[in-house]
Amino acid sequence: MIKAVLIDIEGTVSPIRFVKEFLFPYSKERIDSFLKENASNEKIQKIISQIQKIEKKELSLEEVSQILKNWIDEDRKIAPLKDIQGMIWKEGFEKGKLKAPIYEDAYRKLLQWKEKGYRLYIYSSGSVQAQKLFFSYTEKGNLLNLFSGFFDTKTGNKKESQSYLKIAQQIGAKPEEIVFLSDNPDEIKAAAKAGMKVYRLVRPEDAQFIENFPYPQIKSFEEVEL
Ligand SMILES: CSCCC(=O)C(=O)COP(=O)(O)O
Ligand SMILES: [Mg+2]
Repeated sequence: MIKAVLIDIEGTVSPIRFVKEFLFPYSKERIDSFLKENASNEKIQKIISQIQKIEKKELSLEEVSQILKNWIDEDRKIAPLKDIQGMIWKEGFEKGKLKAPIYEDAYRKLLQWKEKGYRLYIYSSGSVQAQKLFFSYTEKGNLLNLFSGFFDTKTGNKKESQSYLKIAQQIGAKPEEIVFLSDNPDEIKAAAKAGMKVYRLVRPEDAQFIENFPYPQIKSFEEVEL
């Protein structure tokens, strides 16, 4: 019996276009000034030392800024980048400059599943802080209360089955009692390997059906059977 639905954000509940054309450019444009304005902030200090550890050398603020901008261009799903992006997006969401689009079918089904008593969780590469902001400021209003919990890559890499076992444990359900929805084929394979029921979302504007993919591929949340 299914108890919970675990859901990816980009390419699943929301178009990739919003992340690539709005969220990423917004963080890239603000990174220089944000770092300068907040250089003494404890969280920023921690992010800088994480980057220095990754790069294995001392870095000036300008170098840190350039590395972060390169990582945005390369779409690196890496904790220090995701953490600072979350801090920058906070300003954008709170000032009303960013508003998250939610696919109509996803919105309908999330409400329906919640109403029926299924627990809903998010698992995204975006930091938990960013995920909470995202769902607090959507075009459908504040959806934060729909969710029972949020997971990011601090729980583990989204392409490794171990991460899904950890999430199941934290949710307090068996993997086979959880449905995972994502557009990413490697994430789908990892969740299935952990024992979760999976569906790969193929949003026409974002992705294509993969021939002989061993798991169900769907265009909309309407096709999910719990
Ligand atoms: C509010 S989450 C921002 C999206 C993001 O930073 C990202 O990398 C999306 O990855 P996902 O795992 O949701 O596909
Ligand atoms: Mg995704």
